[in-house]
Amino acid sequence: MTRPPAGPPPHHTLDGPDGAPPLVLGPSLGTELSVWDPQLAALKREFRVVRWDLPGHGGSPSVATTTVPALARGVLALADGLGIGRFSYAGISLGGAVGAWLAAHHPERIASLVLICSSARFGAPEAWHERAALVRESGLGPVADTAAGRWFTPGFAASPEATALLGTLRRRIAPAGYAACCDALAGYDLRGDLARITAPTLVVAGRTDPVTPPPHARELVDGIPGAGLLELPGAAHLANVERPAAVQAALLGHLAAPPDAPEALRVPAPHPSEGTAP
Ligand SMILES: O=C(O)CC1=CCC(=O)O1
Repeated sequence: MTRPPAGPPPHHTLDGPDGAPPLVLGPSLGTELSVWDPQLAALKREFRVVRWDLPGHGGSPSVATTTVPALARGVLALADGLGIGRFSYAGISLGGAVGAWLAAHHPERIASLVLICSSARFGAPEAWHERAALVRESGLGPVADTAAGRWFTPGFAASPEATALLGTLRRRIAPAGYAACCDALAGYDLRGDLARITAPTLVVAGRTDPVTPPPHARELVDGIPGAGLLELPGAAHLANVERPAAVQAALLGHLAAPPDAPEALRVPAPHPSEGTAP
């Protein structure tokens, strides 16, 4: 099989002080880099934050097809272009898969890792091939019609945050790019490589996530040496949107002070405006 070229580096944004420790944030299928908005204000106080867009999502051009390794090579090209060697990485779902692949295949680049509602294998490849075919044929309407039930708990699905993200999926994501990302999910299986990950890793799961339910998180934790698990009640697939303070606290706690972090990377107590995380 020919491997898709990495293509140009993805569209990205930069926030936080130049010279702060770099943190790269990867989004989930059907969302733009703004999915990280709930955590951005806090993260950019401590990190140089690089957020990137999937193909056909946000500002990244569509591709005909892709793979997780190709997406990961795009992230490395982005980091190279920004002069970033070693970085921390946090990703949601497919964005997490990209980070896990990088940590397994380029461990020298990943200082610390957070995988949110992600997996070593996102279920049967056939389901992703079917979704890709549906979107190529009918656009994103059918997928958007059912997204609320995957992304959010019933009590949150009508919130302004949920409504905005669902509107983005329906109106702004390019079907071709979305389908290409489904191809990437179909071809992804990192189960045999998890033990290669050396970065301190935290795995975050939404307790009622129907896409990557808690057993997916436990498989990651069991396979990645020394990984920790945080399971959040009151969250489905987009746990960082539904439980923003809890995910923010987890990110700051883990990324700032992984077990092998030098003292210079350790972060002081939360900013007073953040309140206490639940
Ligand atoms: O199925 C969805 O809509 C959510 C999702 C699956 C993989 C991913 O990145 O997001």
